[in-house]
Amino acid sequence: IIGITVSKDENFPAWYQEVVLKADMVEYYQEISGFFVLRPLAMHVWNEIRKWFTAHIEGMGVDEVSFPLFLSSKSLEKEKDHVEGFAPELAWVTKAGDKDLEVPVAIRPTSEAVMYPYYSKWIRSHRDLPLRLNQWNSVVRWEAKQTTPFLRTREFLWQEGHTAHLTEDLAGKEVLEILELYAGVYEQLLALPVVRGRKTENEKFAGGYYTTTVEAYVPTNGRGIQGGTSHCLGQNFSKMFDITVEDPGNKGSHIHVWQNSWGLSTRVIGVMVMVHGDDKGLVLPPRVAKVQTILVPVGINKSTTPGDRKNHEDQVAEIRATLKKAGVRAEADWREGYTPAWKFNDWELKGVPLRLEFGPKDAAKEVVSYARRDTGEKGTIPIADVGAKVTELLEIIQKDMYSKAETSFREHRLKITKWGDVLPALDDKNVVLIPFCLDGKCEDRMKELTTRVDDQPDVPENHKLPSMGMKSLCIPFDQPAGDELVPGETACLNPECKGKAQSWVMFGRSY
Ligand SMILES: O=C1CCCN[C@@H]1CCCn1cnc2cc(F)c(F)cc2c1=O
Ligand SMILES: [Mg+2]
Repeated sequence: IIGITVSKDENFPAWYQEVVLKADMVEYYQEISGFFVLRPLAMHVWNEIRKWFTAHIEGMGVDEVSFPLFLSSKSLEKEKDHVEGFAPELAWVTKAGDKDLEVPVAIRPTSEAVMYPYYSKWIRSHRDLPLRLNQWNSVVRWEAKQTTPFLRTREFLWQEGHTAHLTEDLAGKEVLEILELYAGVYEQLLALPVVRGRKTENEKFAGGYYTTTVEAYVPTNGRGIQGGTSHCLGQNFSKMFDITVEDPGNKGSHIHVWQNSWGLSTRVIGVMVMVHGDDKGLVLPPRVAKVQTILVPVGINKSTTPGDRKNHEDQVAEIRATLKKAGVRAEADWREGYTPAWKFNDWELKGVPLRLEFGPKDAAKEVVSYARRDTGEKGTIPIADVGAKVTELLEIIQKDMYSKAETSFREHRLKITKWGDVLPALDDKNVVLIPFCLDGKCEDRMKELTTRVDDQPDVPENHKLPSMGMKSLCIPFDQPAGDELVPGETACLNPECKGKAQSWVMFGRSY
């Protein structure tokens, strides 16, 4: 069967793996585990994101650069206190040819240590600020955990932006501008809703000052997933790497610059697959689909005269040309030896948002028949209007996909004010908003308290309730309405905590 053989709700991890493989998005790199080939369908999504994001950051004055792939242990030394936790993930080159390297070099897992010695050299005066550089590249982190395409891979494509500013306010303003662009990638291009917020102390980037994040939601298992992070590094790295400017207001004294760094990776593609896909395969948002509309000729068979066949081909070619002129990425499927039904399944598997069928009956009525991939809705479009109508239909599909996912996330984001309601809410595939004191130890304890211990002996494997405890996802900028939480007065929800709640914080099982 060319279709997906396992149901999304039955076995989500197996479904996901089958979809990304059978939709020709990736190949497993057989030679070394944890690495994947990104094929044209996936690369098209990444390139649409790259085009959109690049246009926006160029408008902000960010320049593109390319720094070396390797970093030396010396420069790593400078950020050793927060890197030591990551040490197991570092990949090292120790030999060239048959000679050992004098000093081994590490493959970049992120580029702070590669870039910031040059920030120190280039930034002298406050007139050199703001410095705003971005790299589109790949990084390597030798994950110990099980890898999976897009979501957790040992090498991934991302962009990493690194900026330097004169004041905390200027840095803070940019952190939020970039976060809003990350939200835009999800909401405008991938038809995915995200919650914007700040990471707790436990979950922020340890080397930074604070981390802002966009959090997505996976309805199938009710888990949260981090979608992209925009960090304010404060003066931590400028102190480590001696990046200073003369204080414009006080000659002779120096200021350590305020820095940000922000990253978005090909993980976004995995989130798109998980949220929008169904049991027939991928469902692509039109904005990022390599093929937005596929034209499938029908009603042609052995008895069709050569004249009618030629005529039909010309009509299909004309419809396609009209669509291309209207800016629609339209293809026609002339493959021989496959029935229309087979072709319908194949393009549904590949997530093409809109199928057009065209045969002699349609020609007679001067219409083309359509079928939406997201809802399955069918209908006809007068050939005369096909350019405008298809464009409009693709916009409607994009919006409908977003609002369906937005409704699902909103309905599964529950305000909880009683501790006893937390685990049932998590087991019912929700993320929760709870009054929380923001203390890291308390957060650790809540993770333990929500970790299921009984292994449900008589429950079949893929129907067992998940055992993992809940983690904090973010402190939403948009705090829920209602007077149940009075900061500093309302008790933290953790029954063992004596502290007072500071904010509503979103918690959930997560990736
Ligand atoms: O997350 C971002 C956005 C783009 C620029 N970098 C920041 C922080 C990256 C945090 N991080 C994340 N992972 C790491 C893995 C390592 F092996 C390692 F040596 C260091 C790190 C590490 O610093
Ligand atoms: Mg990691």
